Amino acid sequence: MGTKFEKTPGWLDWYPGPSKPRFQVPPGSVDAHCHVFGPGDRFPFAPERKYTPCDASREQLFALRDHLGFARNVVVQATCHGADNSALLDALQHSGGMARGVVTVRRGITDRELRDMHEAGVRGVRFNFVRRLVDFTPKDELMEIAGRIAPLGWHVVIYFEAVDLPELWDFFTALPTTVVVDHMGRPDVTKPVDGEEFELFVKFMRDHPNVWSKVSCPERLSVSGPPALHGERNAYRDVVPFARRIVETFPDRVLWGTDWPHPNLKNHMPDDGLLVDFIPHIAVSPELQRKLLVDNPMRLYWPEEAR
Ligand SMILES: O=C(O)c1cc(C(=O)O)oc(=O)c1
Repeated sequence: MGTKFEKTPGWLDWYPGPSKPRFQVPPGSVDAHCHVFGPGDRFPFAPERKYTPCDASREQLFALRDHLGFARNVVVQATCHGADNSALLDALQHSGGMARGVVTVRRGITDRELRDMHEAGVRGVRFNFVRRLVDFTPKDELMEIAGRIAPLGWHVVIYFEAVDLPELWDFFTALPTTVVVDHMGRPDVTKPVDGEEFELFVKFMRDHPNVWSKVSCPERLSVSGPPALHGERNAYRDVVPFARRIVETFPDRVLWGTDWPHPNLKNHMPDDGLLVDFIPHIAVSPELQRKLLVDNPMRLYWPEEAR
């Protein structure tokens, strides 16, 4: 059956037939940032969306997980689904307990709905401040939501661009929960790793022990590449110093995810196997790799099973 949605012009579909990673992730590794899209004819995309993606189903996500050698997923609500979390919840419910979720909710959500989501495996809400992806939700509404999810033991995931951190600082540092930053706060990697902009991000994490970071998305942040395609062994070199600095400074507060199916990439779609091969460049020892891929995500998403 064809989907009733037409993809955004120029949309790049996820990479079919990814290579087998050479880097073998530790047993029990968690892909802590990935999405499902639809399928659109079962889980329609939201009217307020800023893009219309290809389909990326839970079956396809779980097949990728197995292919790459991961054990678990954290599925993050994609903005194309707005605050309708049905596709995500369906994925969690069909994961045999091997997926947790981060949802988007509005002020009208009931306590009953939050409890049901918790039961399904949801452990966080996502607040998005990237202008091309969402119309902003007022900060007082977000703070109210944060106050309501805190007693459930959930955390807040924030997505923003590095230039906006100064303006968002007071709001972020007032959040009452663990706070997880998507994609390292999107640094401009043409600026120095010890320059003013990235220092502010490091200070954000250093001064606030409740702040964690995903060291994900080199394929989005890289300017000079080369892309993770055609067996490239040295992909996204320009991102390495940034991610490595965060991993080595805050080894117990970092997470890694594929970001599959990679929404809104414009110039290439990475081979996910080669993306996994990027990990040992940013987490250079077995101990750092185990924290990044197993211990940290387990502590945050499966604390009842964590060592
Ligand atoms: O940079 C992006 O375009 C992007 C979009 C989304 C989303 O639409 O939810 O999620 C991400 O993690 C990254």
